[in-house]
Amino acid sequence: MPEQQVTLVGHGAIGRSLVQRSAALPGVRITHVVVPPHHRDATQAALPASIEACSTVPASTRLLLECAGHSALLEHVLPALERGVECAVLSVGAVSEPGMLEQLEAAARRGAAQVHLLSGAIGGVDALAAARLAGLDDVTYTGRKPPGSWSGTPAEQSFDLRALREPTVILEASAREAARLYPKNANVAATIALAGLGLDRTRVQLVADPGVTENIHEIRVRGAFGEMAITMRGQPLADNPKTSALTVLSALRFLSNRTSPVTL
Ligand SMILES: NC(=O)C1=CN([C@@H]2O[C@H](COP(=O)(O)OP(=O)(O)OC[C@H]3O[C@@H](n4cnc5c(N)ncnc54)[C@H](OP(=O)(O)O)[C@@H]3O)[C@@H](O)[C@H]2O)C=CC1
Ligand SMILES: O=C([O-])CC(=O)C(=O)O
Repeated sequence: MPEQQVTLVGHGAIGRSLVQRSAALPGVRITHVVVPPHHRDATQAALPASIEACSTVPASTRLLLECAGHSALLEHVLPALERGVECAVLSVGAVSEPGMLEQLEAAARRGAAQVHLLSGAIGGVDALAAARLAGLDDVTYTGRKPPGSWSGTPAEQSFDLRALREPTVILEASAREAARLYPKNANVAATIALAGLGLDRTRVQLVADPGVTENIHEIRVRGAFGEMAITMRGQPLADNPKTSALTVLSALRFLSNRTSPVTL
């Protein structure tokens, strides 16, 4: 199978870990990393010489993997799809923006390319998407993280996060609202919604919990297929505790499947 060359968009906690770990992935090579122009020189200095830092997606790109943030979908993913570049996306919550999902679909059609929405920090997306085919009654998602992981979010305006002594619900809303208000913390809410009952019918609870150190994701589903309950207790990335380490591994699995004769 030919080598799979990849352009990463984003060089934060996920991007850095991907660069490091993909070096051990046979058949996969990250060739470019797209970063904002003001980060280009510092990023190049931090990268191995075989990887080029750039501020636009190179014309040679055949596979793009986004791990930057919601704005990167408009800035890089949509134009790449239009040009026929296959894309994989971690900032799935960007589809909470009205019309974004339709734009992704239209761009992918025009470019005859596919966009893959990666499962990221959670599991069970395959089962949920399959269960949907027979009809779902109820899907709920609870995201629970230590108080510090909600810093820099709207929760800071309503709660003194450092003073919390009890688990505190910081948001109860639809998946669309959760993903829009918490773009760095509730991408998985959007993923579950897209796989299940949709952005407006999926109920989400976000909790700041001083009693936990992991990022905990609870998914409960009822439907014609039966019932499903999953709890993920994800270790956070040292570089960014908002992000679970499994997010990186889900991207690596995607890349690994591109070059494996048997995929799983
Ligand atoms: N699906 C899932 O399960 C998960 C998805 N995510 C998504 O992945 C994203 C990245 O996570 P993580 O690496 O931990 O975050 P970090 O904040 O550590 O890194 C994000 C990096 O991307 C850069 N960036 C922002 N916008 C753009 C852009 N338009 N083009 C290129 N680079 C850009 C940022 O630059 P600057 O600092 O200058 O803004 C920063 O360097 C999250 O924002 C979230 O959307 C994260 C966790 C789980
Ligand atoms: O990494 C996680 O635990 C989940 C996350 O941040 C997100 O859904 O945006």
